[in-house]
Amino acid sequence: MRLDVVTIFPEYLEPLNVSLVGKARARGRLDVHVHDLRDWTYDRHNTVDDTPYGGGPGMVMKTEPWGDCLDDALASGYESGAHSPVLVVPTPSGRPFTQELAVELSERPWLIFTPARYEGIDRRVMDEYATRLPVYEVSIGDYVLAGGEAAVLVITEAVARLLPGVLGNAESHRDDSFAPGAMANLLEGPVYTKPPEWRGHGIPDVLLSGHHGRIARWRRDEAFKRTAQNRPDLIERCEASAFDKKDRET
Ligand SMILES: CC(C)N1CCN(Cc2ccc(Cn3ccc4ccc(-c5n[nH]c(N)c5C#N)cc43)cc2)CC1
Repeated sequence: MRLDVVTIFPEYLEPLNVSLVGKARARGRLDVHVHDLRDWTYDRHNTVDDTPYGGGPGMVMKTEPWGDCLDDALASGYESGAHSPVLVVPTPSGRPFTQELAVELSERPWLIFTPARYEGIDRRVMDEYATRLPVYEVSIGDYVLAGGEAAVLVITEAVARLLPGVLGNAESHRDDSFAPGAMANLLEGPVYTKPPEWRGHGIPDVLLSGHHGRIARWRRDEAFKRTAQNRPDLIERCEASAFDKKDRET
């Protein structure tokens, strides 16, 4: 997978050099190109923003630098043999970024991220590129950030861990929250490791029983309890629950 990121804060994307994403790059699973938008400005102040038409607070990111930079990023990617790019635009007004969308994006060969700042990017940029490629406008949550770079880190990590050969244990994302299957839409339950006793806290007996069936049921029950406690909205979306309906109503 090829990733292009266009930003006025290239240093913000340094974390893409470490940990899981860094390893995926080192293994050749990810080819990441970060572009400084200001390299596509030609005035002495490297201007990327201007006042909004219609008035109002804040500034809007100008069309020209984005257009020139995205055209070059596309040309460079195609030249390198990449194909079928999609534009991923982090924005507070975007569709929710979910595990389902992470899976969808992980199946694409080329993602071009456009994390903005200020009040966002002049709408004509997204309109222009929507004539040539899919544009995903996404939000990573119901809170307000100062720009889109943090969202790029979040989306990239969620997508990269789904790429073949990136996660150590191929099963690791099988039991993820929201991953399809028996645990779909359930939050993870508690996890434990050695030592067996720590400051008077032991380990649930079932986990030491070696009985895989009982362990699996215990884990699903705990996941269900945790989901009911922290995300009751997900309970209705679960497949057959660990408890039958009457248990849930008592
Ligand atoms: C009336 C007037 C005072 N209001 C002023 C706030 N406006 C909304 C507004 C708010 C913040 C920003 C800052 N910003 C610039 C680019 C950018 C990309 C992503 C995000 C972002 N925030 N939260 C998420 N989950 C995001 C994602 N993904 C935020 C971004 C841009 C725009 C609405 C108008």
